[in-house]
Amino acid sequence: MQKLEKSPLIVDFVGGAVGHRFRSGEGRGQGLAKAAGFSAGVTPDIVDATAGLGRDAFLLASLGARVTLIERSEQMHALLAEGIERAKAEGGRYAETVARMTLIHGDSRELLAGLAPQVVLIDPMHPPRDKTALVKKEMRLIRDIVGADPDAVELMQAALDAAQNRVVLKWPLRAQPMAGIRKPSHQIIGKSTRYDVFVKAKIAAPAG
Ligand SMILES: C[S@@+](CC[C@H](N)C(=O)[O-])C[C@H]1O[C@@H](n2cnc3c(N)ncnc32)[C@H](O)[C@@H]1O
Repeated sequence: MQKLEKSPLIVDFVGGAVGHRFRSGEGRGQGLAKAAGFSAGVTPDIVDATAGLGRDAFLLASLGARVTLIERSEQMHALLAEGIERAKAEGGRYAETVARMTLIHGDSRELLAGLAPQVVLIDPMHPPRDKTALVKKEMRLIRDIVGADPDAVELMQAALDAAQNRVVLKWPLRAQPMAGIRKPSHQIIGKSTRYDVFVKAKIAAPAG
């Protein structure tokens, strides 16, 4: 088995930026939630196929979605598992939120077809873009562990095949659309990021 090296990276859903965003109660109107298909009466089931530090997954779960997180790096997966345990131990809304999250270790290109997800979120490693020193340092630390994601096109293709309703690609604001895949149905533009949304079918509201 590969030896896990100690990393200064930590998955922290309770303190720091994620906890702050959580407590501030930003709701379903934010870009990621809209891109993932949340709307009045609709809370999608989501597979986050590039879990990373689990920030996007935690945010989506905090809005009520069931989220399956897939991470292929053994080290990142271990950090995520620790972060989830800490949030569980914190109790209250933190524990409630991570109770909606299921973490899987593996390669999404192989696992997605078997999960038949409503919505797939893809956020591959891309060139550094954010100016804040913290994000830069954090991205560098992640990059040290996982490298680049040269197979992101293959992953997108697997997601487009497997998703029942939609695929969301988180992508740098000014980057060209990902080459080699179909055009997005629409885009949601954020401050430094945009979401390219590939709609396959409307997400039905639950009956009753
Ligand atoms: C930019 S990070 C994602 C950050 C994440 N959205 C967050 O909110 O913290 C990309 C992550 O996706 C993982 N990844 C890339 N391709 C993958 C694949 N095919 N299967 C599983 N994980 C993958 C990488 O190991 C890396 O940890």
